[in-house]
Amino acid sequence: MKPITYELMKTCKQTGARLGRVHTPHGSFDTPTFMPVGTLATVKTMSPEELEELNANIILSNTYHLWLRPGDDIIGEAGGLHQFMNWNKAILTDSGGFQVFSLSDRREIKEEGVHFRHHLSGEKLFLSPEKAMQIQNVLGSDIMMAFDECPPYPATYDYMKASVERTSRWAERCLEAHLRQNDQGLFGIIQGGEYEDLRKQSIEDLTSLDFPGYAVGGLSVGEPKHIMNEVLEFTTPLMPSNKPRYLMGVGSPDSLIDGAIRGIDMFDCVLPTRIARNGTCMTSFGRLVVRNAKYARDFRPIDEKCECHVCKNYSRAYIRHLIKCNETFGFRLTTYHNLYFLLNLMRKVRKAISEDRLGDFKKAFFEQYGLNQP
Ligand SMILES: CNc1nc2c(CC[C@H]3O[C@@H](OC)[C@H](O)[C@@H]3OC)c3nc(N)[nH]c(=O)c3cc2[nH]1
Ligand SMILES: [Zn+2]
Repeated sequence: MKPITYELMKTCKQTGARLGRVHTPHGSFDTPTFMPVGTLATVKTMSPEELEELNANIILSNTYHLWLRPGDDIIGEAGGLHQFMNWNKAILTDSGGFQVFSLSDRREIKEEGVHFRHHLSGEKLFLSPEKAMQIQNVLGSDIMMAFDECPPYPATYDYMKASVERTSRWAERCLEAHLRQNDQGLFGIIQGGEYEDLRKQSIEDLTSLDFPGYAVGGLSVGEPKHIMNEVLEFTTPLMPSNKPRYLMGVGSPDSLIDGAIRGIDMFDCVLPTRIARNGTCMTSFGRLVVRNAKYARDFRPIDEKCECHVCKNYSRAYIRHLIKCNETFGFRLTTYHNLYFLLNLMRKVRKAISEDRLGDFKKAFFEQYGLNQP
C-alpha cells in the first residue's frame, strides 16, 4: 500500500503559510486543512454522506477510546475502521498518549509504558508504544500517531527535558514496532513545551527517524494563545519543509489562521462539534449562542453570509426551539453548520495563500469576527 507523501505547492509571499497536498492510501487532501474529530468512530451526529457533502477529506479517531470501547478486536473483525464506520476517505488516529494523561487518574509513567485505570470502569490498564502501534495497525488508519507523553501545562524545565527524552525513545520503539507491521504513515509528535532548546532537541531526535510527517504536540493544553504562537514561531521553521506539519488539538478560527500563517498544514479540534451540542455556533461575526431567548422570533439564518445547507433552509428561531427541546435534529443542524464554517474557512485560507494575501485575509477576518488585532 502506498505510504503518505506531501506535495508542497506554494509558499505565501506575505506570510510563512504554505499550500500543499497530502496523499494517503484513502485519497488526497489539500492543506492547510481542518480535520473533523470522530473520537468514537463517528463525527458526532454527522453521517459519512454529510461529511462527504461538507468536503471533509480526512477525519480523526482515537486509539485510546476505540481500544476501550468497542475494542480494537471487534473493529479488526469488521475489516478495520474504514469498513466499520463506512468511511472510505482518509483517517488519522491519535495514539492515546493525550487521553492517558488527560482522562485517567492514578497513572504511573514507566520507561516501558503507562499504567493507568480505565476512566469509566477503574480497571487497571497498560499502554505502551508497541501496544499503541498494534491497536492502530488493527484499526488500519492511514495516518498513525506515535505514542508520546503530552506533558501538563505548565511543566518545569527538568520535567519537560526528561519527558522529551522518553517521548523520543518511545518514538523509536513505535517506528520499530510499526515497520514490523505495515507501511502506513506514522507521524512523530514533537514535544518540549515552551522551551526552545527542548523543542529543538525533540525535532532533531524525531527527524533523525525520518517519519513521513510530524505533529506539534503539547499545545492547546491551557497555555495562553500568545505562548502557542511564540512556540510555533520558533518550532515550525525547524521542521522539515517537505513533510506535513500537524498542530494537535487546535482549534478556534483565529488559531487556525495564526497556525497556518506559521506554516502549519493540518489541524484537529473537538471545538466545532462540542460547542454545537450546547447550541453555540461559529459565524462570520463571532460566536452566536442560538439557544438565547433573543433568537426566539429571529427568522434569519445562523449566519447571513454562510452558504451552507442549514443557513439556506433553517432559521435561528427554529434551531433555538429544537435545542431548547433537546431535539437531536437541532444538534445536527448546529454541528453541520459549524463544520461547514471551519472547512470553508480553510478553503478561504488556501485561496488567500495562493494569492499571497493571507496577512490581509487575517486582518479582515479578525475585524469582522470581533477579535482584537494582537
Ligand atoms: C485539545 N488540545 C489538545 N489535544 C491534543 C492531543 C489529542 C488530540 C486527540 O484527542 C481528541 O481530542 C481531545 C481527538 O481524538 C484528537 O485526535 C484524534 C494530543 N495528542 C497527542 N498524542 N499528543 C499531544 O501532544 C496532544 C496535544 C493536544 N492538545
Ligand atoms: Zn451555515
